[in-house]
Amino acid sequence: MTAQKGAPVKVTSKEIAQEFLDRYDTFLFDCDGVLWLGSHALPYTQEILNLLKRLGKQLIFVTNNSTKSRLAYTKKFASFGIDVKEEQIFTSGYASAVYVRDFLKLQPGKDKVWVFGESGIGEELKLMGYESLGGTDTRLDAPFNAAESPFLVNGLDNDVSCVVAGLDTKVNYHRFAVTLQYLQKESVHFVGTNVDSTFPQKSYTLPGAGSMIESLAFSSNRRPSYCGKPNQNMLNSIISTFNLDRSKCCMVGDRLNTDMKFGVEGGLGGTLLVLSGIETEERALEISPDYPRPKFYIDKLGDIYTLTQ
Ligand SMILES: O=C(O)[C@H](O)[C@H](O)COP(=O)(O)O
Ligand SMILES: [Mg+2]
Repeated sequence: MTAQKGAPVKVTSKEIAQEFLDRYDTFLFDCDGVLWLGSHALPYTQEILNLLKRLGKQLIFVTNNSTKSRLAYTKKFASFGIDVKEEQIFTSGYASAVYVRDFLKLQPGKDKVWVFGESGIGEELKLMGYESLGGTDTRLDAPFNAAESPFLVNGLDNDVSCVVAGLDTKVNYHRFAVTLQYLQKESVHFVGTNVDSTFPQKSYTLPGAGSMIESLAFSSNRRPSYCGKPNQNMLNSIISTFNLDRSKCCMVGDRLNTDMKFGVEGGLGGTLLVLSGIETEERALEISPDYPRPKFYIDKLGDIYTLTQ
């Protein structure tokens, strides 16, 4: 199997699929758009993961979706009949909590975090000893009224030292308004979980975390520190945690400017772009200054299973 240097190779035959599998010991899988679309598993997801396990491959899951905790994701995998351990899963919410703990070095029990996002962020912070406010607090579902908001009438919480913002499918003006109040305090750090502009679903492409975080950035005139893919901190900690040989690792994802950039900038042995999520074959093949081309690409991950049976 050869191709002009740099041109992505499409996996379309048993020979190419088998050679692809033989090249790598560890596969890092993106989730949304690769394994599933929302609550719908993509074809042969369970079969291909079980095949890789039978072949003795190491599987690690790296999602920019911060809405669920690592533990909650083990339950989502189980709902698809796939046994995955919590330590195999890395989310942008977990990466953000690690950044709060290890880079910002905020003090648990003293420094609080205001969350714009869903349960996956607060739960990871709580596991590290941090109290978080906002997030899934149902009082934020009420229409915004500055004179009545329980988050404003008694003033802001002075113990909040950081905002962590991520995908929030219950986003509303109340959440934007209160989060902005915290971001207007220079002493409060601004952390974003991930830059994804869109969120792929079975029948729709929806607004992604990045579109909400950039709205907060625009209104506050501040830049967030993004912690999800393509940030290399997460990959570096995965490589060291599992003592991996980068040259024997392959990143599998559906987005060029996060997944493929993550793998290429991380010096991994290979990247596989799947066309079942955000990207198209045209974009996979174009040369852009904003993201690298994948080494391999395929219509959907399950094709590797059907091609090699
Ligand atoms: O908007 C988002 O947060 C992303 O679209 C989504 O969560 C990406 O998840 P991934 O494809 O990295 O699993
Ligand atoms: Mg994805």
